[in-house]
Amino acid sequence: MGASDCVAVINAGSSSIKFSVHRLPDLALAFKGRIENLYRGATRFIAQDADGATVGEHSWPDALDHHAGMAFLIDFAERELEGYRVRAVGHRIVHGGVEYSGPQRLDETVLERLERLVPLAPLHLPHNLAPVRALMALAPGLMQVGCFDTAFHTAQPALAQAFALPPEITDLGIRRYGFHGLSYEYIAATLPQHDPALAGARVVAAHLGNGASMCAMHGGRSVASTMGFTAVDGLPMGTRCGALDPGVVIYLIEELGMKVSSVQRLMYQESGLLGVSGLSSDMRTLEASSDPRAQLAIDLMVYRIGRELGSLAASLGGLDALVFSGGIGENSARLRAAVCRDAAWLGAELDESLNAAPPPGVARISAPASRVSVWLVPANEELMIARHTLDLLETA
Ligand SMILES: Nc1ncnc2c1ncn2[C@@H]1O[C@H](COP(=O)(O)OP(=O)(O)O)[C@@H](O)[C@H]1O
Ligand SMILES: CC(=O)OP(=O)(O)O
Ligand SMILES: [Mg+2]
Repeated sequence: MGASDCVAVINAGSSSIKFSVHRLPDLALAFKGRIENLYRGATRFIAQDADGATVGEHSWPDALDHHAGMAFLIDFAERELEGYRVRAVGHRIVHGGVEYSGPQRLDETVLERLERLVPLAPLHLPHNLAPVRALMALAPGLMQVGCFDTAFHTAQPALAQAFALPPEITDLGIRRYGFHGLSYEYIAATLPQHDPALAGARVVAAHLGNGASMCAMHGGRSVASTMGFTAVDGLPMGTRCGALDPGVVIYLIEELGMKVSSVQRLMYQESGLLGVSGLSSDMRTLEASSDPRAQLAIDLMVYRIGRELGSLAASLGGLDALVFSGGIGENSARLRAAVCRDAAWLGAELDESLNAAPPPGVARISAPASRVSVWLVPANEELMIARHTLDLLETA
């Protein structure tokens, strides 16, 4: 039997690297896996075939960084991909700046341009670009495609993208971009398959992982998002502070004498769930803790989600559906319950038993009479990347 053609996908997030391999021509999943818990505690790796059977598993006593995680994955893939012919590799690239508003074939020139955007996504871009470089060296002829988190949000109205800054600053590309666009694009494409009435609806989706954001979508197009110029804006996250009065940054530097690099570390790596609780950036650890600081960190995240939900619903002029996705959104019934309690005024009412034990896959978890339907959509940035990569492969 000949080798089967496939597309491989790499999604390097801030605390995880996910990957998947899809058969051509229909992008059926061959296998997928993830390395999680990078930088904190014990790093784990698991890979599964399309039926969910484990095809690889490993854990390390200490935390791995992206570099070590990627080296392990390349080694694993080399063995596991025997019998496959990789036609193209699709990558999640968090920031595309003003230049890239759609999937892009990656070459040296594009890579150099993207490297200039590193300051706009310091926690992500170096780790998105490193595997591209590594594969370029390993397999120079291999087609590689960048799929940008920012691309989906280029549909937003100009007002939603604007800061109230003078035009000479805006013209430098200093504006709101929004992130997690591949996740939202997948949600926008998937929801109508489960409820056709939602195709033209006003939807707020919350992608709550280690990085967390929310997006208002109307008719499947991005209208507004909580993340802005960088992925530190909006909600409090695992280790990021989210929206912060810019005056705080000036105060930290001018009055407390903090170095810019320390402020950056504070905002990206030492705040959010980790900073407030003093314990962990992992929602599982906080939910299992009886420490009041853990509760405070969770409460603050729930409170901010509630405030942003009101704001995003205002941007849509109402709300028809609320979607939870990402590691926290998919797995924390407690957080979903708290968010929906605060959102009762908007007409969202959960079915408590469905919320506590949702069926696998996409699930509607609201009470039948809920005016706003509430959904759980497992994040699948990888499938979106595979689709975009295939599109470029077919037109290459
Ligand atoms: N069972 C669970 N209960 C609560 N939170 C969970 C659970 N499983 C995972 N999480 C949360 O999901 C986060 C990871 O989300 P994920 O979307 O996979 O990360 P990334 O943003 O790196 O892609 C973890 O840090 C953890 O806080
Ligand atoms: C943009 C972003 O925050 O991504 P992640 O959730 O992977 O950290
Ligand atoms: Mg993520």
